[in-house]
Amino acid sequence: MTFPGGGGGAAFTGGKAGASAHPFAGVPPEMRPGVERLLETEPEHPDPEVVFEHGTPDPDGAGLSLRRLVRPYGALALLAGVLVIVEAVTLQAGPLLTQIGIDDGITAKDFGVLVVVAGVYLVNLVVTGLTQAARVKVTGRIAAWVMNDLRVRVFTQLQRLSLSFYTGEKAGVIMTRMTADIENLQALLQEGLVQFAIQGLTMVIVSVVLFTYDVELALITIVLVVPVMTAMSLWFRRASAKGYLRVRDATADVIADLSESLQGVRVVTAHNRQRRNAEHHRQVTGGYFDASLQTGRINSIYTPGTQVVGVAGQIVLLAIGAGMVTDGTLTIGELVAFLLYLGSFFQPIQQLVQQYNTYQQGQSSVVKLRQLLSTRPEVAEAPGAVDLPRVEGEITFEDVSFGYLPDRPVISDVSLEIRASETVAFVGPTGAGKSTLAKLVTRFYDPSAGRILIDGRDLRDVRIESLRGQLGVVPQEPFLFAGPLRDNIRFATSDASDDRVWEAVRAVGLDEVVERLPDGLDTVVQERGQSLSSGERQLVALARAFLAQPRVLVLDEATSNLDLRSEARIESALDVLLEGRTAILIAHRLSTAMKADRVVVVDEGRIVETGSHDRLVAAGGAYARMYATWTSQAAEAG
Ligand SMILES: Nc1ncnc2c1ncn2[C@@H]1O[C@H](COP(=O)(O)OP(=O)(O)OP(=O)(O)O)[C@@H](O)[C@H]1O
Repeated sequence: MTFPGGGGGAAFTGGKAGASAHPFAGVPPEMRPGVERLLETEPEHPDPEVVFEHGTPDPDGAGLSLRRLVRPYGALALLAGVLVIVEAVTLQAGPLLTQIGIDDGITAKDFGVLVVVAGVYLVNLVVTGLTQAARVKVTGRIAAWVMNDLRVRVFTQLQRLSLSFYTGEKAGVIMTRMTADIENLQALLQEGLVQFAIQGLTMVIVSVVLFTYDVELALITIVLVVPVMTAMSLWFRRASAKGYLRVRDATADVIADLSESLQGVRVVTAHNRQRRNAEHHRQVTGGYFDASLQTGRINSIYTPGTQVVGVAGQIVLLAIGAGMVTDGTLTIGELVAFLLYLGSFFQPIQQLVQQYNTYQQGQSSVVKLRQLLSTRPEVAEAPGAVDLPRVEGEITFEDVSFGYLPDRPVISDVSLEIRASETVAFVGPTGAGKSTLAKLVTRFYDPSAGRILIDGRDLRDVRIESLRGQLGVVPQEPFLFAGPLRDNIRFATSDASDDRVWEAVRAVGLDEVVERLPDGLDTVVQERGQSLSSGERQLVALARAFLAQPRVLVLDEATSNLDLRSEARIESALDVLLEGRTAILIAHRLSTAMKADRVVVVDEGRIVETGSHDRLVAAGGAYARMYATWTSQAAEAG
């Protein structure tokens, strides 16, 4: 068995899918028959097809609809449809059998008829039960498959989207797409649509039956009850649609607040914000609470209200029907059946209106997911993009301008040539645009004017994967994923052998740390790497980059203060890492800038000076002033 999307990388994947490799690796011979028997009972889960292309949105995202989602499971959906019809019909056989029992059995004192009616009732019950069970199973299966496909599609699309999407959207809101919205759809597919069909069919069947029993009574019912019911239902539909919209928005707020405070847990703790955050969360959940109360109130009016109307109608009809029985125009059996059918006439109206909410929620989730799936990544891959061959690492900025927002330029007319194997340090005041320049090289964003070339090729003309495969990025705050340290180090090169991992670990001087850890490379680090110190996390990030052996390295130097030993360790790790490759360092420390072949001073999105450290100090410009400040600060600290 392979889990959907899981692939079969392990030696023992089991199941029919894994049978061709080493099906029994590691399983003792005496246990094989047992394993084989067990595997035969395991369901087969083919991997869902994952279409991944950089720069293009989900192929069918813009046309996402319930119908399209269910289409691949058309045969199962058809079966569900047949089962729904059988269920709706068998459910309505009861009153008819009761009428026959009363009129032809009890009134006519024919016990043979009664026995037959009881027998048919029993068979009908069994058929209804079995049909219902089969229907629940089939619709559950359809919903599970559809949701599984959709989850993979949404996740794949999230992987595709450019950085600008994530900086513009709260993480919690994105999570809501994956949780609440997908669950809404699941509820709709599993029960909502089916109930819609069953109740709709029931209403049609019952209306036809009511008119065949007695046109007069049926007409009275329609005149008496239907207008009141319709008015109430229309009110309910409008009120609850508003209520559920509030609930949905409040759910997104709750998740967004939760995810933000989880991500910022260190800052929250450091600034003593726990109480304030708890208070704030209370307000956020208060919004959810109010919205839930509102929908609860609406339901508490509608459900009993329609029941009262229904029962009142039944009482009136009972009085009129009783008169008709006395006149001999209606049999007792017919009256009883009529009243029973009447009960099953009101119920579907109520249910239909309530299901309408599920339907609306599901539909609005489809709309939200459609928007997400059809979002075009801002960094698009050109249709004729070619693979970038192994590069030397020469980088050219040609009149590059860029702004995160159209009317706020962050980089203006930058031209710069970085030679292959050169180490360039970007320095400058905070917010000058240093990181932005680096983000343009890694194609996290595209310039709004000008171009960036690598070995003479415009970044926009090459395939994104082949570009990023040759770029290494060491961010300011390295992110570690929950899992063994080994997997974190070989994050970009998942097939690297242990020997290579160790080579990287030693090269950057992480070996001391690994040896100290309880399980060495197998030590499980926690999500976001908070179980390692920041210096250790930086070394892991450097080892990760070393293992990937990129041609070009972009390194955003950490601003956090490390102790001298860690700093020395990281500096020597950097020496190893920079050897023989082009490097862009976003330098916050003077010592790092001094190490570079060339220093590029950035200010307000422009390059104001370039040259070696010594030359710039001698020139007496902006860098010399920064240097003077640094040295005087260092002298004071010393
Ligand atoms: N995602 C974003 N959306 C909008 N504006 C942004 C975004 N990221 C950065 N900026 C803005 O762009 C400008 C340049 O930011 P950048 O991160 O490149 O500066 P920096 O020179 O690297 O600063 P630092 O030394 O503090 O890291 C800043 O004014 C910043 O506010």
